[in-house]
Amino acid sequence: MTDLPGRRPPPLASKTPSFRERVDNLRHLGRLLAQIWRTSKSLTAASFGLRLVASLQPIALLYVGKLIIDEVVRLTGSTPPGPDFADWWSSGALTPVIVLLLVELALVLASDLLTRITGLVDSILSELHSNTVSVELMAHAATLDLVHFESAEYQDKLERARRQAAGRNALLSQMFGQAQDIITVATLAAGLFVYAPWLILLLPLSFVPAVWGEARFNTLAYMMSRWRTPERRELEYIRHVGASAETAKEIKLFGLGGFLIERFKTLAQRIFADNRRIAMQRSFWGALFSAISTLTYYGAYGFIVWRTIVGDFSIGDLAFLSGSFLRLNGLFQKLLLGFTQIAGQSMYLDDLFSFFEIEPGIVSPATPKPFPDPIASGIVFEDVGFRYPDTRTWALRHLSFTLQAGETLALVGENGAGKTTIVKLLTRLYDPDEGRITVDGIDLRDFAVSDIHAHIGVIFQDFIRYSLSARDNIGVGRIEAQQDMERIASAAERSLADAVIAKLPQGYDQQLGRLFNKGRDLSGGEWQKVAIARAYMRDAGLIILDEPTAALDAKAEAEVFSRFKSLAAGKTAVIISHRFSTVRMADRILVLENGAILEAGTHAELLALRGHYAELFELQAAGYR
Ligand SMILES: Nc1ncnc2c1ncn2[C@@H]1O[C@H](COP(=O)(O)OP(=O)(O)OP(=O)(O)O)[C@@H](O)[C@H]1O
Repeated sequence: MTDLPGRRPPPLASKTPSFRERVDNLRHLGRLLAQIWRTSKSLTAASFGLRLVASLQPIALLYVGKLIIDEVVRLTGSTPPGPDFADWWSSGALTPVIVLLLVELALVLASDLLTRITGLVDSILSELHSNTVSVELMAHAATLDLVHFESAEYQDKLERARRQAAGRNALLSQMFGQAQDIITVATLAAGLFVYAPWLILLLPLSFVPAVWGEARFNTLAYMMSRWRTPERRELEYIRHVGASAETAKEIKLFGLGGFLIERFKTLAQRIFADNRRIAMQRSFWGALFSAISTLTYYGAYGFIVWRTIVGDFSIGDLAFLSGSFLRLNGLFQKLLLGFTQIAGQSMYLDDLFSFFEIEPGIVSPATPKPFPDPIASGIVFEDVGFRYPDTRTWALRHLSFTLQAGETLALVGENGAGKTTIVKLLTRLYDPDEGRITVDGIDLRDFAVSDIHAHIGVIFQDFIRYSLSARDNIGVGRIEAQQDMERIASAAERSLADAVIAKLPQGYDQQLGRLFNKGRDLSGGEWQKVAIARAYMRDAGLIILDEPTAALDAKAEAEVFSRFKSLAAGKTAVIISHRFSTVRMADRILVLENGAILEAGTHAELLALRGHYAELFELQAAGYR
């Protein structure tokens, strides 16, 4: 297995984003905040408010602690009012210290309560936000072109964005927590500054190395995750192929289980090795930097102890200062690490928001023309040329033909001749690179895209087998009429799906597919009849069936088509098929080869021509003799 993708060297540190790029990424935080605010204004405000109150708690707690110690020291130095607690109590000497203890208790209880409520608010907000992002992601993906979904690069982007939709929840609490810590740091630093300004100067020594290390490893981890996206997608793919209902038959019969497992292991091992390397480096440097920080703290602590011994500070001051320094040191570190983590996370946010920045290329004009209903003269391909993105060969070139209104046109040709591509252009899933396509003389690009789709009923050869009820499987053909049972039943009758559904234990309510409990799978031909019903759900002036009958038996195919012909009377239709029994029913046939028209005419004309069509027809007919 030497040709596995991903045999690339790991990312170099020099290729990691520059400081400027990282700062640039921070702008995504604003977008994220706006998104969170959109999700729930009241919860966002509650989270901020609660944190503001909580941020003042540490300094208050330390200061009350200092007052308690000073009071205790004062009391131990004073003359006792008597030998018992009752004497102390009645003298009132204990009142100040008891009040202080109660204040401290209240502060601790309040702080615990605040932390829990904030955690609750954050977790609810996170979940809501994750839903908001998923919905916005799906909504945006729905606006994108087919080309986006057919390109590996966009698939990678989508995959990364999808991971971010669910994965950035911690960031929300972190950002809010950061704001809380900033206020706490400011209050603690002010306190420390009043007593011993020079102690503040010592602080950076203890946290700067740790922060630098963390920033570096965050970036590396991000680069690794980004760079491994194709492999991760492949892993997901192998996992899916190896264990899903659709693939089980073939995997078993070809005995592919072992092959897939090996491939999975190789890929997983490579990703694991990278991650382990970064994790080990991170642990080593983390331990070293943490030791530096501890040393600094003890240096400062020793100095405060000395100043207390010589009488510059009271015992309460000692507790307050060492406590403040310890908290500040921890908080500063947390704050800066938080910043680097947030900066790190904002790189991931770039994945999310850059997906939102992908603009669809196939858009409706500002003032679209109404799609002709019914089509009066026909659809014309004028010297159309088309190349799939990033390919050199033309899928179609110099293609000119007319599809007369009311005509049934069949497209035939060998695999890869360009038949499906014509349908993709006709439905504006792609735009031609050369020439143009007109409907009643109007360029396809002058219609609203949704209007084109509303007037065309199309079923592709790789139609979807929705794991939904039979009713919904047909209803999705015209989503506005999803509840219209009469319309669904009539579409099913036209496509012959009604007989299939009549056999199901729960009729139209039967869950189809094997994905969910009580789901019933259908045969290939039965699925096809259900899919064809979707095309009949639309009052489309143009119906396109791209190899719709490949899985139907000969009798069913003849039936489906004679019905199609009678129903399509007056409607324009395009049929793609490899079966000549189907093709011969068309009014006219285009024979395609390498993206160009080789022959055109009726079945009889093409046979008389004794060309490629006649040859293919003879070949197939001979097979039946
Ligand atoms: N998404 C794509 N990206 C790049 N090339 C493509 C893509 N889809 C199709 N092609 C290429 O374009 C050409 C025409 O393909 P098309 O699917 O139109 O053939 P077809 O006549 O419908 O074939 P079949 O009978 O096998 O369905 C082929 O050479 C194919 O390999």
